[in-house]
Amino acid sequence: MVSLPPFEVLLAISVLIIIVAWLLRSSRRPSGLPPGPPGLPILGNALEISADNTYKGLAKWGKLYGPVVAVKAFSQTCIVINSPDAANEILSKSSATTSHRIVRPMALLSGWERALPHLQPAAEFRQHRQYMKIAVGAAAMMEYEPEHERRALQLVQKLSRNPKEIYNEVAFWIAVSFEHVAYGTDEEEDFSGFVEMGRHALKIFQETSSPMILWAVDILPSLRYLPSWLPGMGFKRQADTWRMYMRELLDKAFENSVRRMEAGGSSSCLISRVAECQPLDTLDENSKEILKNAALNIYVGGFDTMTSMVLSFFLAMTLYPDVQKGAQLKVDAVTHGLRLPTFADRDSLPCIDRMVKEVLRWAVPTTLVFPHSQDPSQDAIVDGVFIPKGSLLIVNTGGIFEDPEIYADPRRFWPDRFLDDNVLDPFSVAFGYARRKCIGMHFVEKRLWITIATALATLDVCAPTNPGARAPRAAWTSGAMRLPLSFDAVFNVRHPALIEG
Ligand code: HEM
Repeated sequence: MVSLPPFEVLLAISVLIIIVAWLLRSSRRPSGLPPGPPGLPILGNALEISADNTYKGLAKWGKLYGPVVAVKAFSQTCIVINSPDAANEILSKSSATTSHRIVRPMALLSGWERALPHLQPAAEFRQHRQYMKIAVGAAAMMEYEPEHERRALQLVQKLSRNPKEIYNEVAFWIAVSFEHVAYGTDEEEDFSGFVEMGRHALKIFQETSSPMILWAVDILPSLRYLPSWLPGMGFKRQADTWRMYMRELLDKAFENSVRRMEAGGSSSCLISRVAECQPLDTLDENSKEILKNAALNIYVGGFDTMTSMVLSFFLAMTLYPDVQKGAQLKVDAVTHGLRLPTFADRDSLPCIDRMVKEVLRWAVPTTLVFPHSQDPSQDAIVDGVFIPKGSLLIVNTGGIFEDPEIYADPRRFWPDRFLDDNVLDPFSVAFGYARRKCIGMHFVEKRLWITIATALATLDVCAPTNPGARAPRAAWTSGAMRLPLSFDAVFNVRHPALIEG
């Protein structure tokens, strides 16, 4: 006689069949989607996308299937946008329904649920952006010009004294700059430990939000309800540790800033500017929490991106000495080597604006726009493209910037391409779209402009010739956020009197 397997085994098999059937069904491509690569059952195209080839791989699909491509990763539909026009249609013109975010469960568990990139476009989102605007919006950045000028000089001084530490010098200089903008601290040393804590927070953000890192709970969100002592629940213990860390950092950095302000030792910053509008002790707890997150987001949004941009500028100078020489001549024609350039010279130095644009295009740190998502409650048809509800919307910035149909000879660092006004301005793509557009873009534009102008006026940046040096090459780390691979450079001071200030 054949005996039936025990009830528990039958139950487990039935559950497994239901899960596989559900996965197979949800991983199918809905009809009407834009074209895209076929993909495997359940996995979809998940295995074809990797950190090493993300934006280049997505660009290849763009060439094969058209400017808007649909791919699947498990049950998630992703609409990849490889053209600036399609990005405008989908993300700007239809922004009422395409400005949502899909937030990963691991990011929520780890203390990042109130970070601006994770907020849905509603009241808290608007208040958060409003706070950040007070510190880094266009008007704030006009007032901040003297501070940008002071910091630019500080960087060239540091590099001329300590050229071997280009990565550390640039990164620390940026970190301290954002600590100043957010919390009003002026120290050149990391006395409060914020720089290190902020870096660790950024690492947590990247580990929990990067599209290239998936935790078990991101694939099966209901795992979060199981107890942390079960095998395979390591993510829960990790998330608890990170959450406590984030809590401590948000509170500590804010309280330090308030203490300083009360003692009269704080420069103007986000916290002090908000306090000028409304005494902090009258803010309700919700607003205080939003303010704490806004301050930390200035650091998290700006640190890696700005470090990457400034390093890429120096890298370009070592690789394209003729471009450097040409721009130096133009700067010298305005300052005569007798003074540092200032923002008052901006109209006389359009070559620096072209250089800023080209650094952004040639070496954009964010090769993909942080993904938006289609409203989870409604499908849409935009410009003839069907977008199912809850789809991820990914603009392939890196692909657009290296598309030879948009930029001639795209791998060449060639600022004068922007002498032609018809060439696409990379600022219109690199900082994202509509109500989610990067809140730090005015900071970037000002800080890069004056840093480049000051460096050209004061330094000759050259490739190293000594045998042990790391030769500069146009190569960056992989992934959605990239930095130039380590390189060495030589900084020869052009006008010592200018640097001595
Ligand atoms: C070259 C440097 C930078 C680049 C290329 C860059 C790029 C971006 C992009 C592509 C987005 C997503 C926009 C979207 O969803 O449509 C973004 C969002 C954001 N950026 Fe930047 N960024 C840079 C620097 C900064 C700086 C300096 C700060 C802070 C001062 C900052 C803070 C933020 C924040 C908080 C968001 C989230 C906005 C939201 O979700 O509403 N970024 N950035």
